[in-house]
Order: sequence, then structure tokens, then C-alpha cells
Amino acid sequence: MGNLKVTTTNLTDVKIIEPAVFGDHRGFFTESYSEQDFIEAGITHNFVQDNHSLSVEPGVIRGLHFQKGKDAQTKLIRVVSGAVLDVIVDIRKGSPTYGKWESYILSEYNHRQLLVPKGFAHGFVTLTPNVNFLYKCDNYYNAEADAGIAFDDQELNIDWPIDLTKTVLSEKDKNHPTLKEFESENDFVWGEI
Ligand SMILES: Cc1cn([C@H]2C[C@H](O)[C@@H](COP(=O)(O)OP(=O)(O)O[C@H]3O[C@H](C)C(=O)[C@H](O)[C@H]3O)O2)c(=O)[nH]c1=O
Repeated sequence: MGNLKVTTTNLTDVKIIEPAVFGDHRGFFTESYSEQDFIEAGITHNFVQDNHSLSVEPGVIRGLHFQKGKDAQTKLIRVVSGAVLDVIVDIRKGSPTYGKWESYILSEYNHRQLLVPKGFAHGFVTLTPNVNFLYKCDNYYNAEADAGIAFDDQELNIDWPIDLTKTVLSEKDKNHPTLKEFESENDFVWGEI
């Protein structure tokens, strides 16, 4: 009860959540999600889908993804094995931090969770082998609304802490447009600011 530490960030509505962790000689226990605690902390999203991905090698980049328009998703992210650098880009039209990115280390060790609001492009790079990446979404997957921008978009200039010639990528993630190209090809309203 009331075991959450919630920290705001430089990006509106992006929050870092740290639940209490009870360690003992066996290991640890933590309430990774409690609706009442999250509501008390002002996080009132109705999460409808849990996702889980495993990335077996360090240097895997998944991203930068988002769902368009009414299918935009808020995500509540945590890493239960290994460690990632999680990267989000504000693509909310009119946002004062439009086109700005921030990155956060999420790991099995810091038990940090990241709340990523609708209207952000999201991705991560694995820093260890065997990263189990779990996240809640407040909107269902819709393949038609699934979209992405290039992780190595020169204008975004994201500081990935790895040798980008050695990244492990899906075919899809090798071929995304830059944010500028995407904006010029699409006319849509991003998540609420
Ligand atoms: C996202 C998703 C995917 N799928 C299917 C579609 C493909 O057949 C397969 C792998 O999908 P994808 O390559 O898009 O998985 P990731 O590269 O991990 O994508 C995710 O990566 C970044 C980090 C995100 O934030 C998004 O949630 C999501 O785009 O799972 C589903 O059935 N449901 C889903 O919600």
C-alpha cells in the first residue's frame, strides 16, 4: 500500500515509477502493479494488454515504434531480467518538447518502471544478454496502425551507447523513415498533450 515512488521527467506526463522492493535472504518481493497505488499516484490508465519480449543478445534495438491516431498507446514498461537503455521521442504535435528524446536505464536491478504516454515513439537497446521486457498498454495492438521512425535518424541524434554497426534489428526496424519523412507522408493527430 502506498509503496510507489513516482518521479516526473523533462517530458510532460513521462514518469518513472519505483515500487517498494522487499529483499531478504531468499531474494526479493515487490508489488509490480497495484491499481489503487497507481491511481493514488495519478496514473489512472486502463491497461488492457500485457506484452512480453525476450531479446537474447546485447545490442538488440527494437524501435522506434508507436501506433497512429486513435490506436496510440500509453505504455507502462519494466525489465525483469537484464538491462536496457530505453529511449522515447516526443512526437506530440504542438508539444514544447516535440522531437526531443530522453533515455532511461531500466533493469532487473533498479526495478524502475517507465510510463510512456500516447504520442511518443518508443524503443530500447539491450545492454545485456537475455532481456525480458514487459509492458502494459492502454490500447490494443492494431497492425494497421503500427508505425515507426528510424532509430538512427540524424536529426533526432539519439545517443545509443553501442556500436551501431553491430546492432541486431528486425527487417522492419532497418527500414523506417525519419521523423521528418514520416510527418510529410502522414496527416494524423498524435496522442493528447
Ligand atoms: C507489438 C506487437 C506485436 N505483435 C506481433 C507482430 C509480429 O508478428 C511479432 C513481433 O512484433 P514486432 O517485431 O513489432 O515486435 P517489437 O519489435 O518488439 O515491437 C515492439 O517494440 C517496441 C519496443 C514497442 O514499444 C512496441 O510495443 C512494439 O512495436 O509480434 C503482436 O501480436 N502484438 C503486439 O502488440
